[in-house]
Amino acid sequence: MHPPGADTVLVRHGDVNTKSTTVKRYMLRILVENLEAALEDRSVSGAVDRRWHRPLIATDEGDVEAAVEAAASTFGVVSASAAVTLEPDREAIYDVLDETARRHYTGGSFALEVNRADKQLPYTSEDVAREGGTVVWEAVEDEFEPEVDLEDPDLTFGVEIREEEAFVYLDSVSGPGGLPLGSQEPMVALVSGGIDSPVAAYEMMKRGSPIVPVYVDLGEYGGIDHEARAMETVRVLSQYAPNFDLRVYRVPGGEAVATLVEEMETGRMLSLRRFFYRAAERIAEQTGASGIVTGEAIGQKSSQTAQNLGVTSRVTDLPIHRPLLTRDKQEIVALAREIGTYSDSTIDAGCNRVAPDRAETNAQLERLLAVEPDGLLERATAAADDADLVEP
Ligand SMILES: Nc1ncnc2c1ncn2[C@@H]1O[C@H](COP(=O)(O)OP(=O)(O)OP(=O)(O)O)[C@@H](O)[C@H]1O
Repeated sequence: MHPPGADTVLVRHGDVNTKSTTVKRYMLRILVENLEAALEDRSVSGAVDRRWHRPLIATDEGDVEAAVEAAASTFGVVSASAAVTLEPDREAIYDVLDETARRHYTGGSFALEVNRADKQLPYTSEDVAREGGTVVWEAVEDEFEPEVDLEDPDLTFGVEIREEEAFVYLDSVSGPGGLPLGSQEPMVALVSGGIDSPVAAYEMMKRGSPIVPVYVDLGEYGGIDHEARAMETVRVLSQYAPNFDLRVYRVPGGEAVATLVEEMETGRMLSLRRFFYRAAERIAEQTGASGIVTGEAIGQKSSQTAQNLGVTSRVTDLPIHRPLLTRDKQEIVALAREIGTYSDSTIDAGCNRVAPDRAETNAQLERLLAVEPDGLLERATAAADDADLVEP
């Protein structure tokens, strides 16, 4: 929903504001590039303009809602609104409020939210809120019984007044927040296509790190849809990153998994994790990534006890980031639904069971190394070198 004639998207960012001027300038430049890419990817016409420290998208009414959606799927953006641009003149603002109220008010409570950046103006935000509220009231009182509710209104009319222009808007669509993608170093994301790992990758992207997705092909243990599930979830993630390369490194792990199943019982899942991390480390070396991201959460599986995570992590010097470490499963599921990876993650992958009957929950490194197949880590490095790059 937008005011008649809306021609602009107001883009609000959050954490970028907390930065020093130099860092902010750097981050805003990346944000603008990402907004441009999001518009282009969706074939939405719009010109991104960075004025007054906050980007605006100039567009036309036909494209304005799509431009809001594009902005609201861009990391770093807290919210976006479709707005009409006008002179910073009270009468002009009231005319638009009048027209907007007649078009969109359908009863219930309303409020005006006024922000004024230019403190030199001869009127205050309160003046505009009071007078604008009266304009809205008078526009609709013949047909409805309007009510003002500043706490929890059914409809909010937004007015933002800057030095050279003013904006009137209705809705604010929430964005993901975080930092612009590309403002941090890349990370290798181990993506299995289950519910957790795509969410973990998304969380890293949200903090500005582009991901290098790595999927380990489990061969006959993977099941027919296992790979498809992983690829589909990365495809969903790639929609949040139109100007980044999210091709997936598919690492051939089938033989190593078969060896683990044949030769190892206790600790098998932990050695498999060590294989994953070592392969990820190799790809990080090749791509200049500065860490590894996994979907592990403490205590979620037997391989994810605090002790086991401590032991398996020692296979690499790179930091292993686990953004979901402290999350409950229900929270992770809710996030997966929100970002759009849930339905692909829950495709039945028909995997064959790799886990042994008795799970190791209290691994000791020496004990594990004593039973791990010889050369497993070298095989991980070689498998990473043999990985092919797959378009998700
Ligand atoms: N085949 C795989 N390829 C790449 N990474 C994997 C693979 N299997 C597991 N991982 C990584 O190891 C982590 C822990 O493995 P786990 O067995 O719990 O995964 P899962 O339950 O199959 O998937 P998810 O954790 O995504 O729900 C995953 O979150 C993921 O980061």
